[in-house]
Amino acid sequence: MSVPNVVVHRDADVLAKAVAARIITRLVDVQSARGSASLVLTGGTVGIATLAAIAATPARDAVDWPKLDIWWGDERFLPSGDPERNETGAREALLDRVDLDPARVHVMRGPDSGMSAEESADAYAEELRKAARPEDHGPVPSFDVMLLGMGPDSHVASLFPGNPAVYDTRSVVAVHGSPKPPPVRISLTFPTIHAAREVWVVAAGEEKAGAVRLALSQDSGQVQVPAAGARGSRRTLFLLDRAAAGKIPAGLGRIASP
Ligand SMILES: O=C1O[C@H](COP(=O)(O)O)[C@@H](O)[C@H](O)[C@H]1O
Repeated sequence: MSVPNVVVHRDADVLAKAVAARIITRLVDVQSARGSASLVLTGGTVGIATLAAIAATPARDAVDWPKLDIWWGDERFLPSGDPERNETGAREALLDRVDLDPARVHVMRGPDSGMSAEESADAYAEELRKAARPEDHGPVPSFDVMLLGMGPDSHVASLFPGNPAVYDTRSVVAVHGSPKPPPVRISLTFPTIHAAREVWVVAAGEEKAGAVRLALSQDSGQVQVPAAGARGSRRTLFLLDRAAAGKIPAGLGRIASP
């Protein structure tokens, strides 16, 4: 797994625009090399603001949208169209504004599908398994970029400190008893996160500063500090605003937008 690099931007607005620019560049690079690319989305404030920033920039036209696979790191187990679903926010901010292939938008299904949370998690695991290629050497694709928001409690995706989901070795899991509403969610697990080539943790705001410090500490474990387990196989970035970076040791973060 890769050692995290930290990049600090002036505020949440600049952060979202800078992450949007990074995503576009990365997708264009991967598509130039391989034809298609994969992006794992997150919910949350910076995650959705980043998608809106992609939609707002003319550079979005550089991406070959029909050749992009969209996945989610987690989803709140709520019916389609519910405003609290990560999918709903992503569709409004970006997905409904670009020319994606609907078959490549891989949604985690909610209760309106008739499935239980466990069945939905199993269905997503199966979709991932089918998308995995021999060169991925495992049951999930080696995603090109996985975006992960982070809560003040250091949760990433829907992996909350001490929840049984943090121990799970399947690729996708149903999460019960989430301390942040709603209580039932679907989440990728650590083995799936670690299979991503690049993991980018995005966080803004003073309330995240303690969790960021813990996530970057070598003394933290992913059971109690899930963001400490947010690591990609080739690259890990912590993309922060100044407030979220306020408690990291001096010299760790590179100030990109003073
Ligand atoms: O519930 C969730 O929260 C996190 C972080 O959200 P934020 O609003 O504090 O930025 C998010 O990354 C995750 O996808 C989502 O389901």
